[in-house]
Amino acid sequence: MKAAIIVFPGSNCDRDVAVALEASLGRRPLMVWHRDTTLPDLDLIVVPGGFSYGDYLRCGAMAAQSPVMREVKARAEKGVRVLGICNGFQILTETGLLPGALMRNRDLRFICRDVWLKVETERSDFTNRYAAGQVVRMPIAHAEGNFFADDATLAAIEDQGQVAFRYCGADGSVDDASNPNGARNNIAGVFNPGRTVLGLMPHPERLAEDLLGGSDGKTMFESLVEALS
Ligand SMILES: NC(=O)CC[C@H](N)C(=O)O
Repeated sequence: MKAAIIVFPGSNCDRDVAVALEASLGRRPLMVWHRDTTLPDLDLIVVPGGFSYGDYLRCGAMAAQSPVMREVKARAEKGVRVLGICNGFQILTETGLLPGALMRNRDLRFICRDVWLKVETERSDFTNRYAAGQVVRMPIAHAEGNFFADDATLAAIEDQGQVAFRYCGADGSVDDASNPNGARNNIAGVFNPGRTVLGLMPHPERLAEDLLGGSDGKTMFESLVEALS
């Protein structure tokens, strides 16, 4: 699997995801600066978390217009797998590769804590090592993670099986009490219709080895390596 990580001014999870990917892949991914306009042959592009361009305008809005994203979009349209984590998810919705938008959290505060997530499907290159219905733990750290889509878009997302993860309780219950940021239908992560692009607010790279307190996130990188190697 040939993987690259896009680096924007203000990215702060680029090296964390590089470490997590390397642990599963056995090879260092390529780091690509936002000004680059060409990409080598790739199987996976990661758009990492952070505060690209200082979160000016709104999270992800400026990064979506950066030179490299034109090429990322072109590759995604050719079927190259794209993973957007947190700010990366925001960038992918701003770019139009994923539906919906990420709004300010319901209580207007930055939230940094572990959450429980329900895996909606194992049928994707990002989730094949999980089981559908499995409850996993990952950290969130965001101010704008409140997933919104209008009624028609939300219905399409649900009908086409585009929900990847939902916020839930430790027992798997999906309700308001287990929704940290007000996301519609407790959505924490969505696919494009072909399930070749995934965006999620939680950070799999931050719980990707036991030394960090858990390894539920590592399963995503192992899924990708299994699918794309
Ligand atoms: N950890 C992140 O990627 C944070 C994303 C964004 N800066 C926010 O606060 O919502």
